[in-house]
Amino acid sequence: MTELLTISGLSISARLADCDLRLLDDVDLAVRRGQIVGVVGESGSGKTTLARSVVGLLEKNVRVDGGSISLAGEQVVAPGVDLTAGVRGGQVGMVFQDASRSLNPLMKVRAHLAEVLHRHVPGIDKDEVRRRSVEVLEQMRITDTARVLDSYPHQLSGGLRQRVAIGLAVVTRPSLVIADECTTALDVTTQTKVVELFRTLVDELGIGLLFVTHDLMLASDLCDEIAVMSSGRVVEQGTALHVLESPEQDYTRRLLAAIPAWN
Ligand SMILES: Nc1ncnc2c1ncn2[C@@H]1O[C@H](COP(=O)(O)OP(=O)(O)OP(=O)(O)O)[C@@H](O)[C@H]1O
Repeated sequence: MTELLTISGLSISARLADCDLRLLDDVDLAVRRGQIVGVVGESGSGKTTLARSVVGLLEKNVRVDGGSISLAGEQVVAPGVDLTAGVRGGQVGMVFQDASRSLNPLMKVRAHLAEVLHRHVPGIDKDEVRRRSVEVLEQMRITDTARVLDSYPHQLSGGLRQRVAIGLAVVTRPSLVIADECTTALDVTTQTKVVELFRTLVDELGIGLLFVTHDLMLASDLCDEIAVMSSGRVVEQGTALHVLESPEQDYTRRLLAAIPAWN
C-alpha cells in the first residue's frame, strides 16, 4: 500500500529564552491509504506538535533538528525547513478540536466551503463550487444540505458544526486528513457518530487518517494502528489490538490502567 505520510527520525526543538526544549525525539510514523493511525498519550506528550509539524502550523520558535516528513513520497519537512508556513495547500486536510473556533461566526457554511475551494482549486466556477459543496455535505451524512449551507455556525448543533469542519477538511479531496482531538468537545453520542463517519470516509474515499487523541478507548474503536507517545517519543507502536491487548511498555500499561472501563 502507498505511504501517504512518512515521518522518519523526526526531532524538533523549541528555542526558549535560556535553553532549547526537545519537543519531538526521533519519531517514526507512517500512514497509508485507507488506514487510520491513532496517536495517543498524556497531555504534553507531543501529539499536537507532531500533527502540526505535518501541516506547517508550529510556533515561530520551533525548528527541525533532524529527520524528515514526506507526503506521498515528496519530502516536505527536513532540517532548515520553515515549520510555520502552513504550506500543504489542499493536499492535507486538518480538523481541530473546537469547530466553533475554526469556523468564522460571520460566514455561512456556503461561504466557508466556497472560500476553501477557490483557494485550492484554481479556476473553479460557481456551479462546480455549488455542486462540490452539496456533495461534501452529503458525504458528511447531512441530509438537509440547503438549510446547512445557508446557516451560520451558531445556528448548527455542536455535532453538525464538527461535521461541517470535517467537510471543509475533505472538500479539496486531500489524500491525508489529520484530526487533532476533534471529538473531545463533543458529548459521547455525538462523538460515536463522528468516529463512525471517519471510518466510512476512510473506507469510501480511500484517504489516510492521522487521529490524535488522549482517549485510548476511542482510539481502540477507530484505529487500525496506534502510536503511543510519551515525552516527545513514540514509545510503542503497532496494531490497535496488539497495543491494547499486549502492551509491551509500562507507560502504555499505565495509560490502560487509568481507563475505568478497561479494568
Ligand atoms: N512552541 C513551543 N514552545 C515551547 N514549548 C512548546 C511549544 N510547543 C509545544 N510546547 C510544549 O511541548 C509539550 C508538548 O505539547 P503538545 O501540545 O504537542 O502536547 P499534547 O500531547 O498535544 O498535549 P495535549 O493533549 O494537552 O494537547 C508541552 O509541554 C508544550 O508546552
